[in-house]
Amino acid sequence: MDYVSTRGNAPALGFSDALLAGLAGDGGLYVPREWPQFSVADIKAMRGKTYQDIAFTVMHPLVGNDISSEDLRRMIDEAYATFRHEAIVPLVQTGADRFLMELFHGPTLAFKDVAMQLIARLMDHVLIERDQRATIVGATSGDTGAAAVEAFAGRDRTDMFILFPMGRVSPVQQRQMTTTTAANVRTLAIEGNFDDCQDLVKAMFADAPFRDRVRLSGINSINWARIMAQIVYYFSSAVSLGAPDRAVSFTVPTGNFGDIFAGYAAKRMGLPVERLVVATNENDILARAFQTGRYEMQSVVATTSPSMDIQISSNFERLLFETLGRDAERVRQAMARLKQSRAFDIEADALAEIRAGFGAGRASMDEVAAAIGSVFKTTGMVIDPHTATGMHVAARESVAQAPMVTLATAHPAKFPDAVKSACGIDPALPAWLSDLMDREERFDTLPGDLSAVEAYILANARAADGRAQKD
Ligand SMILES: Cc1ncc(COP(=O)(O)O)c(C=O)c1O
Ligand SMILES: N[C@@H](CCOP(=O)(O)O)C(=O)O
Repeated sequence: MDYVSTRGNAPALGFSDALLAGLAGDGGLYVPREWPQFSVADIKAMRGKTYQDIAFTVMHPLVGNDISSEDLRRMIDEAYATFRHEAIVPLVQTGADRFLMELFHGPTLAFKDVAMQLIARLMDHVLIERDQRATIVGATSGDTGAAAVEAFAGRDRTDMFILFPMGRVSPVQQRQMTTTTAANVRTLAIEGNFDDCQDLVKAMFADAPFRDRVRLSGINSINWARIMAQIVYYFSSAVSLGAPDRAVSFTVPTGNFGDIFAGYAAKRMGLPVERLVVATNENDILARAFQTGRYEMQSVVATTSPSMDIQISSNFERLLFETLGRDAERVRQAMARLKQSRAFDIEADALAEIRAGFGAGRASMDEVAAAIGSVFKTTGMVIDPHTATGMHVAARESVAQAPMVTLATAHPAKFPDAVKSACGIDPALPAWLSDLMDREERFDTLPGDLSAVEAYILANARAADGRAQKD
């Protein structure tokens, strides 16, 4: 499968090159040249299959011939052997035709593990085949960084630099990143918010001499492979609820629009998805944009769901590309307007298509707390604030025929303060993380300044000192 840039000015790449490139050279995001199609019979054949079987079936056409079937299957099996639930992403019923998809049974207790455990193996595989090294940068509001540190720790082919906004991630999330002892991982507390960290990452990709010198690669959901791995659980959950014979709707706690774009991709690949509902916290650029048609940045507000404290929703560009008829020129215009005036109006044809397929809502911090309390009262389940954002919004969506699945994106123990004050329960970390808060932290603090971050990376990345090839 070939991948094309949403901005149309970068060469099309095969899967392995798109995986290592992360962001396209023109600043755009890679998407498949065409969406593989799964027929009714193909989807029916997924019934009764394991998560790993479905993962292979869904991802194989997207990976194409770049990686052999045997290697892809082996990496899928290894990645999901790290999960602590046999179903990998189990469904739990919370009401009549209402379900939670638990995505937090991986090693760092958030949905990011689903993709990151696989990506680390895919990247290692490609780098070993090419006898190369790469420098990975990532921006995180807490969960991506933790999952990436866990997945890439000790991998010889990659040096990793994770940028997190100082004081704006939960203490558990911070320690999941900063207590690693792996020599190839460094965590950087950046003076700024998540959007500042994400801007720095994109600016490093735009700096061609730097990018080439360190052989830059990315693990944020601007990297297509992140989206690809997340498409799988839309298929697995829908099939277990009766697809393709009945359609399913999903409510997705949303920040960077990666997870919900994976749901859109599943739909484009043939899965009967009735509605995809965006659920945001007070950082509600997407909910406002879908309602008003104007995508307009405001300042980031710190909330009890810190991983969604995001205003620049990177993957929205992928949806724009699709709904603007894959016209890269129109995407470039919208992105130029966003850069210039921090806002743009979504063109009428795209907006109509978006409104036809998507719903959107927001939850305030009080509403999130109330949702945690009421889910606990009615089901005995303790949910995290991101999942609660989804539950609040899903409760207000009227579902006609389709069952509604809300994505439970993190384990409550990652956000103990918000959970305890909402329902009185102090959610415990699982046994394998029980000493996390006592482990020694190791991180450096840097200003939100491109040259300072690049200088730090140049001083510490093995690929920067001429050792791009493995020694
Ligand atoms: C727990 C949690 N929920 C939801 C989200 C939002 O996902 P996305 O950025 O893919 O929209 C994130 C971070 O991205 C997260 O960490
Ligand atoms: N919520 C994320 C922010 C980064 O999003 P990503 O989709 O680009 O990985 C986090 O927790 O780090």
